[in-house]
Amino acid sequence: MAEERKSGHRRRVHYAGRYPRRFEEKYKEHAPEKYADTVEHIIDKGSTPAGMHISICVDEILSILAVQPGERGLDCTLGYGGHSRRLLERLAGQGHLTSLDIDPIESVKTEARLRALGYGEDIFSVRRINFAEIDRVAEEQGRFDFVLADLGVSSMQIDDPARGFSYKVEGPLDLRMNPERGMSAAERLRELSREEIEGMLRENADEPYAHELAAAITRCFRAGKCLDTTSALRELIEQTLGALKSVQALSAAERKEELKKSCQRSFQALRIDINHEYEVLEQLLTKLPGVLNPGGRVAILSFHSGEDRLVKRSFKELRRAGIYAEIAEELTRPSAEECVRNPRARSAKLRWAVRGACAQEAPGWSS
Ligand SMILES: C[S@@+](CC[C@H](N)C(=O)[O-])C[C@H]1O[C@@H](n2cnc3c(N)ncnc32)[C@H](O)[C@@H]1O
Repeated sequence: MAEERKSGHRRRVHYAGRYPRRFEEKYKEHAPEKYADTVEHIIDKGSTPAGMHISICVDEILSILAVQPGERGLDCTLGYGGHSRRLLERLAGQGHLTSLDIDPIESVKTEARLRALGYGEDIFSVRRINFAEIDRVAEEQGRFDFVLADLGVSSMQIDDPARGFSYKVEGPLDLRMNPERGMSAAERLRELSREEIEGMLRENADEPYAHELAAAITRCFRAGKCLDTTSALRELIEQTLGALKSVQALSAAERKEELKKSCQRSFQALRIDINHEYEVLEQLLTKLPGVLNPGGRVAILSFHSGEDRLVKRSFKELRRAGIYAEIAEELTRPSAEECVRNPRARSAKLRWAVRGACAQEAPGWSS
């Protein structure tokens, strides 16, 4: 209220209760520059304000990348720009950072925010391009001294009901990081066979109810029904699990937890599938050595075991081939303190590699 009086504004959106619940009611969180106290209070409580993303493992990444003024860097995943901003601070006005993102909605807002902080084209470029094409970026801009990839989706994408990433809120079943390209998750489900849906749920999220869910989804389409919204898919998962004897035997609290996890896994599996997340990560990993200068550092933050396995395997193989001089022997995880402050950091896994000073060209990667 004091903030409102100071800024001369009345509460613009009416909501029931003391705090807004719906995404569109959280107008203070959408304007962190204006309502800094509110935003700080929400972060202190361990939540992410709507329209924001709290960057993960920032100190660890800065220490791995050891950015020096005058260097040239690439942030493959701009998101809210938290990491990019810290990397730009380390450049201290000398050198250049290029940041990529395929999200045409959030990347525009983030670029405007960073430009408003005084980062001009001379030091900072934003490209709306898939990181699978880093070779193209390096062809235009030259090789990089440091590269960061913070995989997956941002909190802004998850929290915006219109993007359809969350089973918790009603929205279209979309889940595309770039909604201007490809097909939505609803369209994709309609074109898959029962076996393909089952395989997708199993391979992308180790879903234990993959068989039952795939059968229920195809039955639903055969009956002429739609699965076009996040809540329609959540209800189908709820009904399918609710009909299983093994789930009925659980306590109410256990059933609730089982349903929550199955929803999380199913939405994750769909997201990975429609955004081709494994395929683009493999391309990034293959092309990385070709875009790094000798001695160049790379840090990759991943959020589930499937991604981490790919990163670990690629780094190990390229270390054995003498292309990387050094790689992380152990995973770096966010501190317990960071996980309390930002529960979304809990599943983060950080790995790094350093390109050899006179690395041999390996077949299959461009330089
Ligand atoms: C976890 S967020 C990054 C958050 C960012 N590091 C920060 O500090 O705000 C991941 C971002 O990468 C983008 N992204 C995911 N896959 C991508 C890809 N293949 N190419 C380019 N951007 C991608 C997403 O759209 C999202 O904005």
